Amino acid sequence: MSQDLAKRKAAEAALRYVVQGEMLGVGTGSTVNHFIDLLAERHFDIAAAVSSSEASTERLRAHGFKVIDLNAAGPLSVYVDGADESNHQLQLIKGGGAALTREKIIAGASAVFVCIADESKLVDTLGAFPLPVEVLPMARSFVARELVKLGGEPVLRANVITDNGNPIIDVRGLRITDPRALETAINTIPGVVTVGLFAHRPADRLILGSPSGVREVVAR
Ligand SMILES: O=C[C@H](O)[C@H](O)[C@H](O)COP(=O)(O)O
Repeated sequence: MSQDLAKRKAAEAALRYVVQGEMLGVGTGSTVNHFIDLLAERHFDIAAAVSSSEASTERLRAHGFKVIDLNAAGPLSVYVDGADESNHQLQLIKGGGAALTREKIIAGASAVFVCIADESKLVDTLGAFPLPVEVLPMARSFVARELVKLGGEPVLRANVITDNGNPIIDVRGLRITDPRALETAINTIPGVVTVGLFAHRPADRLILGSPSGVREVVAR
């Protein structure tokens, strides 16, 4: 419950980045769900949202927000999304909710990526949270073997297919000391759609909530 309150506080603090009348990139997850609900509760007047998942699209539309395709939106000024882990450089692990591919695309298309999370998500070294990798179905076993060569323990995520129709492999046992190198290494395995490591495109702001308040972390 207190973790949920922390998420809501982080979401609330991100509202100050929203520009009324403009388009807004909106991510996925329980923290973002608070953000979407707050946008509605506080009567924010955005032109439209670009959403990173079917779940967020449904929630936005249920509140009466217009949701458009990224192709119709062009570059976005702000993207608000959660994370499973962040290091002090604001490099992230994302994809616990299986939305990593669309999230990485929208983050790449946005000028400012505001990450919202509860304070437990800030770590010194990424990797305690299993690293999600979305793969094409026919490449599942091959990619898993390649991930073992990189030092990980791949586990197919049970009963999950992404919005893009692909399975996810969660990689345990990694201590990610060079996130950019690992992101590149996994990206170059044939069959990988997206790795949930956001190192080449980290967040620009990290808002961490706790039951008693929020703090904003600047990249070291
Ligand atoms: O695929 C899901 C996303 O990367 C989420 O932003 C991430 O899992 C954090 O989710 P939550 O806000 O529920 O902790």
